[in-house]
Amino acid sequence: MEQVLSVKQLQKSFKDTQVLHDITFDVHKGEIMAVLGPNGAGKSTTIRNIMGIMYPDGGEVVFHNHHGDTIPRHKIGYLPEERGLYKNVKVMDILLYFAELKDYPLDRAKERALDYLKRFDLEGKENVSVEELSKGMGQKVQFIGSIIHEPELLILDEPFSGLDPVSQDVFKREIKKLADNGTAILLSSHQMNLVEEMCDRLFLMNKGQQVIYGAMKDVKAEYANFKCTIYGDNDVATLEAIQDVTRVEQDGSTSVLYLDRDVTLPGWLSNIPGDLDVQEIFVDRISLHEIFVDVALGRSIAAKEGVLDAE
Ligand SMILES: Nc1ncnc2c1ncn2[C@@H]1O[C@H](COP(=O)(O)OP(=O)(O)OP(=O)(O)O)[C@@H](O)[C@H]1O
Repeated sequence: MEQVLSVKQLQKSFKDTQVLHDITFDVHKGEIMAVLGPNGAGKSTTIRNIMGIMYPDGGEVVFHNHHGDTIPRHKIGYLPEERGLYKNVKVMDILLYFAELKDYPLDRAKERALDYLKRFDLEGKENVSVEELSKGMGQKVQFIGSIIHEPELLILDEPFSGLDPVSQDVFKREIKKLADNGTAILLSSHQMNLVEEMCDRLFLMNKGQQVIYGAMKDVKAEYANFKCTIYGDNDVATLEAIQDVTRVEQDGSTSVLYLDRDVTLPGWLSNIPGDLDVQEIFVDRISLHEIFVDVALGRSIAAKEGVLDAE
């Protein structure tokens, strides 16, 4: 897999507080790589260091064979977390301005702009002033601005925030299409369901440190253990005593039993004590959302920090 971006042992402090500790990951051509983490984990700081908006105290950013200041920025597209476009400018003019900043041919940019406006349901808006757009429409225009110059690497900081479900789907489709056509995509998002659906690999961080790094399928296999939900009046202690139960969460008469990774379901189910009160029972797997919450709360998974087969 061709490596487009390498982030190597990034360190960053603000005054006396170190907010990035040895952050290391790669982004490959044609993949969607997610950077995840709770608020304040250091995602945006990592991205800003990659973009050269701020400089790391240690470590380095490598784009193909270019290091630090020599990175050709016009080959990178960036949708920052802070949204904002010049208000008094027409949509097409702002898109051409973005293209010009990246030395991209304007006739080609115009063609691409019209094509993307259509795909984002903004056909005919090219001569509308930015201030007349809704927030979501503005976000679409800003997204188009980040890809107008056909970047090799696209960095998207929270691209889905503030979008309605239909617009989210449009963004999802276009981001996937870009990856299928070879763009390397680094995406930070809090929408775990979208990340779970879209991303090939993920880097989960907390308090400026790596917690999990690996392919989505390996992360799921490693961390997405079974959990068993039982509706009925049962004692937490009784449930905790069942073999291979690692944790129990109880809310009224609903109990969720988190199971050991290596549990074999048929055997486990046949060993449930016969005197439990079971009105309803079902078994499913921990979602990426729950893995995330576990990490954010510093619970069991965080203790199993590791790098999976990140290649
Ligand atoms: N310019 C700055 N000066 C001082 N501290 C900063 C600065 N930027 C970020 N921080 C601190 O660095 C830490 C990481 O912040 P960062 O914005 O990178 O987190 P994040 O993971 O992107 O969070 P969120 O999901 O809330 O956007 C936080 O503790 C934040 O307060």
